[in-house]
Amino acid sequence: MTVSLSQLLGASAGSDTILITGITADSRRVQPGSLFVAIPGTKVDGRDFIPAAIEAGASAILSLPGTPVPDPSVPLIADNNPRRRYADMAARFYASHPDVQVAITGTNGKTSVADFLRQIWSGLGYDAASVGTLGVRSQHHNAPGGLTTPDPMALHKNLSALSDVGVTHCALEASSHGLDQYRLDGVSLKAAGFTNLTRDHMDYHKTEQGYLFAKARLFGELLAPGSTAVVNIDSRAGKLIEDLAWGRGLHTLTVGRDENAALRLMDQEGRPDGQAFSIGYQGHVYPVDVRLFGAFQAENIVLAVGLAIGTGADVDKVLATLSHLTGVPGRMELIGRTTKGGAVYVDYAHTPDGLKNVLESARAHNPAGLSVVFGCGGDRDAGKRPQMGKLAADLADRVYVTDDNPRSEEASVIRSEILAACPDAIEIGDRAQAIAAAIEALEENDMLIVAGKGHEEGQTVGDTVLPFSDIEVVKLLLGQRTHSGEK
Ligand SMILES: CC(=O)N[C@H]1[C@@H](OP(=O)(O)OP(=O)(O)OC[C@H]2O[C@@H](n3ccc(=O)[nH]c3=O)[C@H](O)[C@@H]2O)O[C@H](CO)[C@@H](O)[C@@H]1O[C@H](C)C(=O)N[C@@H](C)C(=O)N[C@H](CCC(=O)O)C(=O)O
Ligand SMILES: Nc1ncnc2c1ncn2[C@@H]1O[C@H](COP(=O)(O)OP(=O)(O)OP(=O)(O)O)[C@@H](O)[C@H]1O
Ligand SMILES: N[C@H](CCC[C@H](N)C(=O)O)C(=O)O
Ligand SMILES: [Mg+2]
Repeated sequence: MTVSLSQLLGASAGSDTILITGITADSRRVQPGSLFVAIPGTKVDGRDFIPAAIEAGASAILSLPGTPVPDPSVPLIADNNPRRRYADMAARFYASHPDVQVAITGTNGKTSVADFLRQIWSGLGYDAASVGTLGVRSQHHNAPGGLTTPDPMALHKNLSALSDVGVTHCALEASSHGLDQYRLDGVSLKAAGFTNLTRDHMDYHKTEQGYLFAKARLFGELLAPGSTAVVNIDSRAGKLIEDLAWGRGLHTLTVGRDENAALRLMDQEGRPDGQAFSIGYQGHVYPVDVRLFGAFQAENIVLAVGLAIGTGADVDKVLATLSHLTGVPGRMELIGRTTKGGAVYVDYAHTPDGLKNVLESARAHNPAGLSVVFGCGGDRDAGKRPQMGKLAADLADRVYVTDDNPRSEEASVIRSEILAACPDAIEIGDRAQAIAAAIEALEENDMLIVAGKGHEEGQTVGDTVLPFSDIEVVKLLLGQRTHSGEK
């Protein structure tokens, strides 16, 4: 596939002779005819790789004004914000995309809302997809992903491929990194959703304000006039986001438990096989019954309902789809029960608020005893470690502290930072052994939450990703057949 450079620059006719075969911000991926985006990063300066990119055949360079380009035949496209310009160009390179695109942001719940919205749209008869932490999911195929919000070329390639196979509706996850790095700036959105804002990623954003600002970009900059902001207003951040969207003249639809929410979550009640709740909307109260665990999932469902309505679907038809909702892989997923009758769930809680919510949700089911196995990721916000340790000690009866992607850090140091706040916890570094010990100790009507890795299929130690799946380990320990067919 080739596109003329002038087309990428937004000129109406592609009259120039420079044809671009691809765009990349990584010199190691440059092919003959590529446009190389030279970005000063946090670790290295992409501009240092311009000679290597030209050597590999780059036809043009996008970078900051004044950037030296050693070969005068290779044009420099100068822009004060090369990341944003890259996103615009990627959108022009892969021009086709699903007609209705929606982005979801917030600390927790993005993947769940995106998946529920995809399911609701499918239930309404649309060809729908989601793109995010779980990769690309649609009725056509599922492809595991790398980043929650892919880099602009990967993202637009996916959107274009989805459109080519007939997908008309797509829910996208907008991570704070992705928003901060302008990865989504070329995506035309009909609506955006906000779940919540609690602690995460302080390693990257440094301050709470910086984190909020990144999330707020979705509503303050990316949503175009005429589009809809669907905002959970149960938190202060949600109210700020609502004000921001309202101030820009966007359509706003508020959701949540808050009595002022336009779509209001009410009368929530746990059931042995899931939960029931009501949604209040425009004077009507709609009863909902779902086979999903976790009180927080009701918040995510109401936001997904708001996004479906906010993009034009009929409320009665939307609500009729909810009884068919299925769980999201690795989110409060019941894997099975021990012979003694203890239930084992796998969940992706990897933030203090996520862990608090999942343990409180579990407690609401009145288990005889509640156990949790968890760790904290290396090279990620270290401040959340003692917070998660304290929450686990306060909310669970038995706590097992283990490893969760130590990456470049010393795993025992991460564990000790957690254990400082839950000294009575049992420390077992090897994750499979920790899960085994926790399962072994389960009695009748006990519940175990294995938290933090959800759907993940690897344990990252140093630069190596060792095959590892909480779901598979639990299945194996419970004597169930696994994907690999082992027992
Ligand atoms: C912390 C973070 O987000 N880093 C992103 C950032 O990297 P950086 O600024 O550190 O880049 P750098 O390594 O200094 O390199 C600067 C530039 O030189 C280029 N380079 C580098 C070496 C070389 O030989 N040639 C070359 O061209 C690099 O491709 C880059 O464009 O910009 C790069 C693209 O320009 C991204 O690929 C990279 O994402 C990395 C892969 C990453 O792991 N990001 C994670 C943390 C992330 O984004 N996670 C969120 C989820 C968070 C959540 O849970 O909410 C996500 O959306 O997945
Ligand atoms: N609305 C919510 N409020 C609080 N916690 C939640 C909520 N939704 C999900 N969680 C918790 O967060 C975990 C991750 O959920 P999910 O994958 O939907 O979030 P995410 O925002 O996509 O996460 P990531 O930032 O990793 O992409 C869940 O397993 C659950 O423990
Ligand atoms: N998207 C999140 C996922 C964290 C999951 C947890 N297993 C970890 O590795 O910390 C991140 O990259 O921070
Ligand atoms: Mg996600």
